Amino acid sequence: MQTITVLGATGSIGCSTLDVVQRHPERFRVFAITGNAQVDLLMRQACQCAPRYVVVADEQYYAKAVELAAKYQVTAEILCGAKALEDVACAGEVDAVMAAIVGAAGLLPTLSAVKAGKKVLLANKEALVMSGALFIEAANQSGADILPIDSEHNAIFQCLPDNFQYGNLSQSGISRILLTGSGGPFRERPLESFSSITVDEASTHPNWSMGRKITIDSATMMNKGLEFIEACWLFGAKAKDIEVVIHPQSIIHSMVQYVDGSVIAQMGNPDMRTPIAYGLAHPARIEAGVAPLDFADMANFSFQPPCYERYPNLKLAIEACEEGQAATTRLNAANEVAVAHFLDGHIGFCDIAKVNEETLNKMEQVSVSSLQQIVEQDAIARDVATAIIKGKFAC
Ligand SMILES: NC(=O)C1=CN([C@@H]2O[C@H](COP(=O)(O)OP(=O)(O)OC[C@H]3O[C@@H](n4cnc5c(N)ncnc54)[C@H](OP(=O)(O)O)[C@@H]3O)[C@@H](O)[C@H]2O)C=CC1
Ligand SMILES: CC(=O)[C@@H](O)[C@H](O)COP(=O)(O)O
Ligand SMILES: [Mn+2]
Repeated sequence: MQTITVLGATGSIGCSTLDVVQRHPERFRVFAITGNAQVDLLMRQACQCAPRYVVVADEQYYAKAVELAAKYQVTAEILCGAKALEDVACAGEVDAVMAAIVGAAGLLPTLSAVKAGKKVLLANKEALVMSGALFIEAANQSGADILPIDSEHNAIFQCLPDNFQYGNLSQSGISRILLTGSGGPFRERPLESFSSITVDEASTHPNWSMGRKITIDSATMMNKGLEFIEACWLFGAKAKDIEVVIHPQSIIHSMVQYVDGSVIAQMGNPDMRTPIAYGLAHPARIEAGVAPLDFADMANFSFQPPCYERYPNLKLAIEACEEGQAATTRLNAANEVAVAHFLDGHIGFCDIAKVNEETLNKMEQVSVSSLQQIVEQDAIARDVATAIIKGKFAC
């Protein structure tokens, strides 16, 4: 029996995780679930999975949460705030932590689980983008097992030799990691019409159903940029070892090419319950509720290189990856600010990459080595990005 904390239970990954967990009551028990604003959903989840603790991240929702807990007869203890998130991630009773809070908000609770030596199911890619070196160092020290949940990294993990993690790519006969991406909803849209892209259009992914922020990141391909950085940390790769390939159908979730010419791919329907089930049960395989692939019905299987004019954010992320940890932290922060302003209707779709680039250009190069410096760079970049948006768009 594995005891699990689900950070970000009310989100897209969180809900899929609880779905898989509830299919296997003999294997998994829920210790804690956490949410932020969706307290009604959080309490209904608590009714279903009967955790010991329910954490509401934002203290302003605590009173409402307590009221709802009484209404739904939730027996769990209700906690709130940043420290409670970290506490339920590192508690002694916990075996595994699903890290599925979106954005930089997930950094400290995820690191708490890593430092406590938990099995960490890593969906929160932003945590690794911000703190990669520290994160991997902490995992090495504590013995935490990091299982990639992001579909591409989970695919790569499955295609690598057994026990490869943090190994040496070339010594293992690996010539390249092929990181696939759908290209998002605007892969074929004329570039001249990009300035009129609406929030609704950008919020409709061709293949995956996901949270709002990652869906916009997929449309700009910043998601692939963040994943490029994530892959470097997870698999000890350099930028030259990774090639981004657009595969519009999202059936191949990524591939590993070996020196003998073999390419090993992981395939499946685009449903996150597959990598989640893989991570939860590893090294066993369990049923996840995902329909099998129907090859007879697969009309098209295509590939193309990404075009940086269409996806400037992808180029920014690869350059930041080569520059270092301060640049990737700043880019991630600027992007979170820009995407939030796009979703609120303050800036246009093309402005997201412009704000990101201008933020990076406005900040002097520094090197970061501590968590405090990372948190500082994140905060400064948010201020710079916000000032750029306020100056340009007067919102
Ligand atoms: N969705 C997907 O298919 C995939 C997602 N990922 C990654 O997984 C992570 C989660 O994505 P996704 O599930 O789509 O996101 P969602 O937006 O659907 O869910 C985000 C979760 O984080 C919580 N949350 C939001 N803000 C805060 C905060 N300030 N403090 C604490 N908790 C907070 C939300 O709570 P509430 O809803 O209650 O406000 C919710 O539980 C992201 O890092 C994403 O990149 C990776 C691969 C695929
Ligand atoms: C499901 C998942 O892992 C997402 O990160 C997905 O990859 C997004 O699709 P894109 O390939 O369009 O970014
Ligand atoms: Mn992904």
